[in-house]
Amino acid sequence: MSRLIVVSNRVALPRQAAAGGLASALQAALREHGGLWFGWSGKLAAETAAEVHRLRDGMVDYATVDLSRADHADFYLGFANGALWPILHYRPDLVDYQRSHLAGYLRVNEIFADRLRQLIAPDDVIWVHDYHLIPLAAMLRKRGVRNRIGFFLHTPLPAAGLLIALPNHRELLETLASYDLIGVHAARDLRALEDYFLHEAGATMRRDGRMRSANGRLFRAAAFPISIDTDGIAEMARAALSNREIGQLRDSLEGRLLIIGVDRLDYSKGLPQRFQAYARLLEREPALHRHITFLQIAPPSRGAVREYRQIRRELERSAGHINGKYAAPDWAPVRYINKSFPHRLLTGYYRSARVGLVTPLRDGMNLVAKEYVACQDPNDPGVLVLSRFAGAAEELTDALLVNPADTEEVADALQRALDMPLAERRQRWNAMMTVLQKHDITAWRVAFLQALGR
Ligand SMILES: O=P(O)(O)OC[C@H]1O[C@H](O[C@H]2O[C@H](CO)[C@@H](O)[C@H](O)[C@H]2O)[C@H](O)[C@@H](O)[C@@H]1O
Ligand SMILES: O=c1ccn([C@@H]2O[C@H](COP(=O)(O)OP(=O)(O)O)[C@@H](O)[C@H]2O)c(=O)[nH]1
Repeated sequence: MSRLIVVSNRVALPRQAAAGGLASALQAALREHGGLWFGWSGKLAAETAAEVHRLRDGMVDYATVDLSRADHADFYLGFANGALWPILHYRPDLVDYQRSHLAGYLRVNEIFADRLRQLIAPDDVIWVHDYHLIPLAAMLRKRGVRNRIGFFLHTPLPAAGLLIALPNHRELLETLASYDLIGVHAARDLRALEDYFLHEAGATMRRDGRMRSANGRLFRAAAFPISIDTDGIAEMARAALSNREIGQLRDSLEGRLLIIGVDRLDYSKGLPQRFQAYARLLEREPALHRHITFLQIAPPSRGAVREYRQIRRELERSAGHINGKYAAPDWAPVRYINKSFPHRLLTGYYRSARVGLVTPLRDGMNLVAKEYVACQDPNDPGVLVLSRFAGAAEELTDALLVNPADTEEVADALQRALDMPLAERRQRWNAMMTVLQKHDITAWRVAFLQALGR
C-alpha cells in the first residue's frame, strides 16, 4: 500500500482540540489508515517554514511548519479568509481583495511546495485539502512531482456567475486542473465546478467523465460527502452521560427541553438569523416560556478579520436583547457561550438536547448536524432542524429542512420539533442514522482514495 500524504492548512496535532470540521474529519480519517499529515503548526514565528517540526502519534506522522506574522496576515487572514471564504460562501459583498494578499497566498503555497517536495517518495499518494492550497499541485508539478495528487474542497462552490466576481479567478482556479481528482461535498458543488471549467475556463468534457483543461491536462471531479466516525461518536455520547459536566447541564435544565446550536463564530453559520427565529418563537408562543432553553456554543474564529469581530458584537447584543426581554428571575431563555468544548463533552450536550438547530446560510457539509444525530438516544432521540443550504441536507433528508433566512419557517420548525411525537422522532432518527452508518468517515476516505487510484 502506498503512503498517504495529507496536506491542509489546519492540522489537528495530537492532544490539541480539533478546530473545525476539516481537522476533526481528517483526524478521524487518518487515525485508522495512517500516513503523513503536512500543514501549518498553528504557530507564528519570525520566518515561514524555517524548520519542519516532526512528530509521530500512533499511525500518523506529522510534519508542520510555522507561519511568519506577515504570511499569516496575507495568506490565511487576507486572501484565504478575506477573499476566498466569502466568495465561496456566496458573499461577494464581503470580499476584501488585495493584490498583496494574493501575493502572500501564492508565496506561502510556494514555500509549502518546497518543503513538501523534500518529503515526497515516488509512490506516495498526496491528498491536498481546501481553499488555502488551491495552486499547490501546480507548484508541485513545476518541481517535477508526478505522483497522484487529489484535492478536496471543504466549502461550498458557488455558481460560475458568482465565482467570476473574484479578481484573477481564472489564473487561480485553472490550477485545479493540475490535480488528478477534485472532490467536493455535494452534487450542487460539482455542477458549479463543471460549469465553471466548461464555460469560463475553456475545458471540455470527455466521454469517460474526465475533463480536459484548456492546456490539455486530464482530470476528474466528483462529489464525496464527508462524514464522521459515526460509531465512535455514538459511543462517546453514551459514555459522556457519566461525566459530571453533563449531569450538571441536565440538572440545570430542571425538566426544560434543550435546543442546542454549536458553530464556529462565522457569518456563514446564520447565527443572527437563528437568534431572531428563536426570539420569534418566544414572541409567538408564550406557553413555551420557562419550558425551553437555547444553548448556543460559538467558539470565536478568525477574530483578526473585521467581519468576524462584527458578528461577535452583533450576537452579544442579540443574546442580551432576548434575555433582557423574556428572562425571568429563575429562567434565561438563551445561554450563549464563546468557548470551545472537546468532543468528550460536546457529544453529551448533543444527547441532552431535544432539538439540534443547525441553520447555516451556506456550509460545505456541517459535521455538527451529523454529530448531533449520531449522539442521540435511540429510544428517545431528538430532532434535527437543518438548513437546506448545508451540504448535509443532501443526505439528511429526514431532518426538518428549513430556509435559514425565513424567520417564520425556522420558528415553525422549532415548534414542530418540540412537539414531535416519539414515534415520528424515532422514524426520522432511524432513517438518518442508517445513512450515517453507511456513509461514515471511513467510507468517505476509501471512496476518495479509490477514485484517486483509478
Ligand atoms: O481552520 P479555521 O480557519 O479555524 O476554520 C475551521 C475550518 O472551517 C472550514 O470547515 C469546513 O470543513 C468541514 C469538513 O469538511 C465542513 O463540514 C464545513 O462545512 C466547512 O466549513 C474550512 O473549510 C476548513 O478549512 C477550516 O479548517
Ligand atoms: O466547541 C466546539 C465547537 C465545535 N467543535 C467541532 O468542530 C467541528 C465543526 O465542524 P463543521 O463541519 O460543523 O463546521 P466548520 O467549523 O468546519 O465550518 C465539529 O466536529 C464540532 O464538533 C468542537 O470540537 N468544539
